[in-house]
Amino acid sequence: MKVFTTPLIRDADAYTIRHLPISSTDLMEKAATACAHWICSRFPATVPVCVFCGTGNNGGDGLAVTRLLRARGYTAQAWLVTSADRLSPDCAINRERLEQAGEGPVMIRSATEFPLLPAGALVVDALLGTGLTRPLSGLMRDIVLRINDLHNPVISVDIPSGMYADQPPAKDGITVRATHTLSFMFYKLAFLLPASAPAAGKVTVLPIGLHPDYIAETPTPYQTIDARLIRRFYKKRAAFSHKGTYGHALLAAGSFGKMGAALLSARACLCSGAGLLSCRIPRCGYIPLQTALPEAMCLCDEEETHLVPGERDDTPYQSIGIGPGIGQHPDTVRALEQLLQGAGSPVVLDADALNILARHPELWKHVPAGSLLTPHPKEFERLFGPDADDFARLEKMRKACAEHSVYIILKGHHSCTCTPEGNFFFNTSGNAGMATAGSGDTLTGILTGLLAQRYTPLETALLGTYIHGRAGDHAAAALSPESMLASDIIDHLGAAFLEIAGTDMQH
Ligand SMILES: NC(=O)C1=CN([C@@H]2O[C@H](COP(=O)(O)OP(=O)(O)OC[C@H]3O[C@@H](n4cnc5c(N)ncnc54)[C@H](OP(=O)(O)O)[C@@H]3O)[C@@H](O)[C@H]2O)[C@@H](O)CC1
Ligand SMILES: Nc1ncnc2c1ncn2[C@@H]1O[C@H](COP(=O)(O)OP(=O)(O)O)[C@@H](O)[C@H]1O
Ligand SMILES: [K+]
Repeated sequence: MKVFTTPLIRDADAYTIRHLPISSTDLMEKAATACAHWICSRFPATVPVCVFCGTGNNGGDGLAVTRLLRARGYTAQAWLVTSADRLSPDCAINRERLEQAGEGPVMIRSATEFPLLPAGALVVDALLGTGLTRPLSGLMRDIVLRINDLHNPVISVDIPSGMYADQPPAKDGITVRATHTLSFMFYKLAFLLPASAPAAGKVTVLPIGLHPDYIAETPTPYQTIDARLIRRFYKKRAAFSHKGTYGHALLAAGSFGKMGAALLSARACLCSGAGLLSCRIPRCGYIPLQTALPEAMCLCDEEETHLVPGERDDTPYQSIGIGPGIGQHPDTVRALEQLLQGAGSPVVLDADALNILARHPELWKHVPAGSLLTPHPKEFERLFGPDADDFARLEKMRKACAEHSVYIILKGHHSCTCTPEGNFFFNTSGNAGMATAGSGDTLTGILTGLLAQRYTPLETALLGTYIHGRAGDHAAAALSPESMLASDIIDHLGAAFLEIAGTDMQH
């Protein structure tokens, strides 16, 4: 799904009004109807609804939602927060409509007029939307602080009031902390970035009928990854195929005390469909790996505890994954250099392979074009330095990917893949249960397995992060986010693949 910046959303609005044709008031009615419908499908009419409105179009949405909920039998009350009486035209129309339908909004002109809410009320935040031009101050700030002090569920209309859609939060900036945000038509960039996203709570994108031609034809560097995108390139296995069809992967992983990382990535690689897997490991890992994963082949290094440069290996691997648990021994630095020099095609680099690269930038010249790098934020910082905010980091990713012709997957709640062309894909699957030791090693294994099956590096990144997250979601549903382990993510890869393949795979 495309992610548009606020100026493009406004363009989409204007294009829709011109081409459908539909009036801006009717578009607001559609948006408010979608919100009211969402609320009705989740909260019974016995729940009182308190709607806090501003004077712009976000406030107009709130006033319309109040009227629509009342029409469906809810006890809904609107408050209009303003120190002046300047309303946007559509907000004014909706104030009139609400008055005509019975009772208009109650004015709040000072924080002392903040009402005592009925017990168990649902709060709707329609104070400010994408028209935010400056950090909250004065009355608006006071009201938002009051809302944040409540223990009621808070639904933000379009965006939590006070949050910028396309720029970092202001220092000491205040924003509504929503339980749920109903975003019109698109995700906002802020919902996908760690500094701002938590305040949006759970995000639901509500279609409001913006013109499909505008959406299809307007380019944007930002997209989210969802099942529809994945199904465009997911390859079902051919009946007349053999293990060679699905590629031979090599994983260089593990050191004394960290053979688990090698095992996790190796199992994830095979469970993602690689035809053959060889594991390059130090001697100490031979018995555990062969015992726990008899499907994998082992190439043992001379050294007991860590990877060292070895003899030339001319096997034509379809993919090479390097890094989980390898440590940073000087011999291992040379082993990494040798592996990179010998790799004729894109590789997957993770964990200590990235840390070594950060300390030995001279190795960059050996990283094949099209390679996938999977840093978590700390590894990213080691590689490229600290950043002032999330947006500065996106820009740094863009530059690094272009300079080195690589794909970077910055891991997190919404792992973000950046391409050498400067496009960003945010993953939407996964959950906090995946914040557990070894989750990243399983991702490396999955990516190495997909690359072996001749998915392109971009397809590998998109399918890999999505399927990793979905497997994590299945594991959390079965076991709870607390109890799931990285190996449970691997155990649920099958459920994730079946979901993508569709029902015909299941019989
Ligand atoms: N296509 C869509 O997605 C659709 C979107 N729709 C809705 O429209 C919303 C955008 O509406 P909008 O442009 O009227 O802006 P909105 O945020 O309501 O108010 C801005 C007002 O607040 C003011 N103001 C700014 N900063 C401030 C501050 N810190 N503290 C105090 N005041 C501040 C600013 O005035 P200023 O004081 O700057 O002159 C201005 O008057 C969007 O989020 C969605 O809900 C739907 O209705 C239909 C389809
Ligand atoms: N809160 C979260 N929500 C979604 N995914 C998460 C969350 N925390 C971690 N993950 C995922 O788990 C993986 C963790 O990777 P990493 O930090 O390298 O772990 P490790 O080093 O233990 O293997 C990443 O793919 C990340 O996207
Ligand atoms: K809002």
